[in-house]
Amino acid sequence: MAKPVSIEVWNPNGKYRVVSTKPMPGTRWINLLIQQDCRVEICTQKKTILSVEEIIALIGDKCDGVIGQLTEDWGETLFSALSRAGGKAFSNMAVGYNNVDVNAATKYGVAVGNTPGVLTETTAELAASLSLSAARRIVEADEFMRAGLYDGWLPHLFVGNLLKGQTVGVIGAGRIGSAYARMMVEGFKMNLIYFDLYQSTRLEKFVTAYGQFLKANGEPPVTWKRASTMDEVLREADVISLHPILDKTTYHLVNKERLAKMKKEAILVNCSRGPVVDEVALVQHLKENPMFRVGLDVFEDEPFMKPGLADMKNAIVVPHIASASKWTREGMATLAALNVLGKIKGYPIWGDPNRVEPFMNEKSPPPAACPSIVNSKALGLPVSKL
Ligand SMILES: NC(=O)C1=CN([C@@H]2O[C@H](COP(=O)(O)OP(=O)(O)OC[C@H]3O[C@@H](n4cnc5c(N)ncnc54)[C@H](O)[C@@H]3O)[C@@H](O)[C@H]2O)C=CC1
Ligand SMILES: O=C(O)C(=O)CO
Repeated sequence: MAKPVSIEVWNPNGKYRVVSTKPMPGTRWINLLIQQDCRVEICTQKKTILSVEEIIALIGDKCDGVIGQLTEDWGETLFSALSRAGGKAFSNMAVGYNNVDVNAATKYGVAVGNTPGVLTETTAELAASLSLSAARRIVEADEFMRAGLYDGWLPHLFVGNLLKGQTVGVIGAGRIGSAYARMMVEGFKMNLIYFDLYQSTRLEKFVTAYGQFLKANGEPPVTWKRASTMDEVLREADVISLHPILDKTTYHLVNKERLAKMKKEAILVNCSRGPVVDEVALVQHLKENPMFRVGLDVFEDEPFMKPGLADMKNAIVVPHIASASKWTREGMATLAALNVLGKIKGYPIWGDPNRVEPFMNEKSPPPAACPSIVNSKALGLPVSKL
């Protein structure tokens, strides 16, 4: 049995008990729960990743809903514990939910929430930052400067890649992948090639219109192409950014064979999930191809890196911070709390999880709906008419 975990309690006399496995940014999410008669318990344990046993201790005998984190293993054991405690709602404070066994949750009648929409631009901006940092070798140059090695301008010093006119490749052109593509096309006048299971008509129209605008202004137009295979993107693109969900179809999507298909001086960015890339194969590829560069926000065995990665000068590594802007993190906390609250109150499901702005307006109460429940159909939950 795990030791009792330390908690902070808000509104102790609230009717519904909602547990958050971590303190989350902002206070709006707490206030929204309190206003609707929730007792909010926040785990303040000084431990980054809680074990299943620790979460079971937090759930206790009576718990109406839990807000959890992407680092936690939400499977059969936790959903059965939550169900025994009378809980019917769980939300990840994340858009990705590969840490959640949704079928197990459905079996126990627990709704699973996620937080789409508020992290699209923030995450795309980090992918763009990593693309630029890799292209222009910013981290290496910063280290060189701080080490006192700079003794004057040189024609060959930290020469990198020009993005303008090159091709950006996007694998997984959903919300974040499309936002990233638009940034790179519009910001740096790159041509686009993308691969997704579905056509992204909005993205294609955007690039077409921007190309026409450039042409009308006497500049070469940008172009787009929807690739019929992922390998086509790998062969043709100069910068490739990965934005699919993680599931069994995308596990090790980028492996040794696929790395070999990429250009020798290509840049690979991963802000999706670590296991989308075979990190051992990547380290080997970085060693053999010093002009190939990567920007990684996520890792196969987080929080660890595979041996050798940290020594590679042609790799930029940051600790899963792609969604880390204040507005986004507060928005994620709000959406996660509203998913749990909405299910407790019996609210219907918001019709379009990509259009979550009404939940973000601090000046008016949020709609009486759950912003995004991924197993709503399986649970037969009604859709909001708002
Ligand atoms: N590093 C970070 O902090 C963050 C990471 N993420 C990750 O990004 C992922 C994507 O987020 P969104 O864009 O909001 O989701 P989304 O659902 O809008 O986009 C995912 C896209 O991947 C495509 N896809 C699925 N399987 C594929 C396959 N086998 N090959 C190619 N494309 C495939 C889908 O068709 C979809 O268009 C999340 O699931 C999460 O894992 C999201 C936010 C922050
Ligand atoms: O939302 C997600 O899926 C993340 O990875 C963290 O923002």
